[in-house]
Amino acid sequence: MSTAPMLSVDNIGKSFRGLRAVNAVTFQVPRGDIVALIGPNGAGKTTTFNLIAGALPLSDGRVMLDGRDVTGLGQARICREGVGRTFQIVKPFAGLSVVENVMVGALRYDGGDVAKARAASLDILNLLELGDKASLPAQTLTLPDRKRLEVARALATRPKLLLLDEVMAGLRPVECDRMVAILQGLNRETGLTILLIEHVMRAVMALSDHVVVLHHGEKIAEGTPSEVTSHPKVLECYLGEEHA
Ligand SMILES: Nc1ncnc2c1ncn2[C@@H]1O[C@H](COP(=O)(O)OP(=O)(O)OP(=O)(O)O)[C@@H](O)[C@H]1O
Repeated sequence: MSTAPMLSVDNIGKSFRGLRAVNAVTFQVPRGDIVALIGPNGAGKTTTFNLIAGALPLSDGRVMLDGRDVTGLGQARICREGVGRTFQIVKPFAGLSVVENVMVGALRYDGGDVAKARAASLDILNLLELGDKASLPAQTLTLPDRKRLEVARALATRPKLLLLDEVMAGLRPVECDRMVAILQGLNRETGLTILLIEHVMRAVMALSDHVVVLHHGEKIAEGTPSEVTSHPKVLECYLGEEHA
């Protein structure tokens, strides 16, 4: 097994017509760890995800996945290399059942074998505590269930690195704690490496081995959750008001 970090981003940057959305950002996600990417609105977090996932071409820098240079590979190729992701706005295929939504991704992995994809999808739904809702139409799910379905769909392609974009947003504390427990279980039992964008600090504190803080497209701090939440720059730019 490679000893390289699962993900290594080296001086990555992205400009949108003169706006520097991400500037010289460098960080690593060690294999099997949970790392959080935090920062105020517009800090460049989702753009960073898009650069890692190949959804946007990089303006500068390099992305290494599991020791392999994946810079410039497109989204489909990076997904095949082992990166799964969720999106901020959860949009299941409304006309499909819960399990069929997961099968859309699983079928690709299972080479079109429907029975195999269904069995694998049901296993994933059980991990996400959605097994009993497998046959329901996806559009009937509540927000917390839709959030977990979004994670299940991302897992369908068997990623080694899972990118989660604000999966706690809109959840009540009790549902947030449930999602935290599920993600901790996944990480512990399958060794899945997770990079998450999150504003809900309760979840960041409970889940993360390491936290990277962005502001105006630049990394302003990184460290353990307690290190970053007491970092003067992070308090000034992001957490100050909430903690005041
Ligand atoms: N496709 C685009 N074209 C032009 N500007 C963009 C594009 N995508 C993002 N931006 C700009 O880049 C900056 C970073 O945006 P980004 O969505 O990455 O921030 P974020 O940290 O994810 O914010 P939030 O917490 O609100 O989701 C913002 O100023 C945003 O308006």
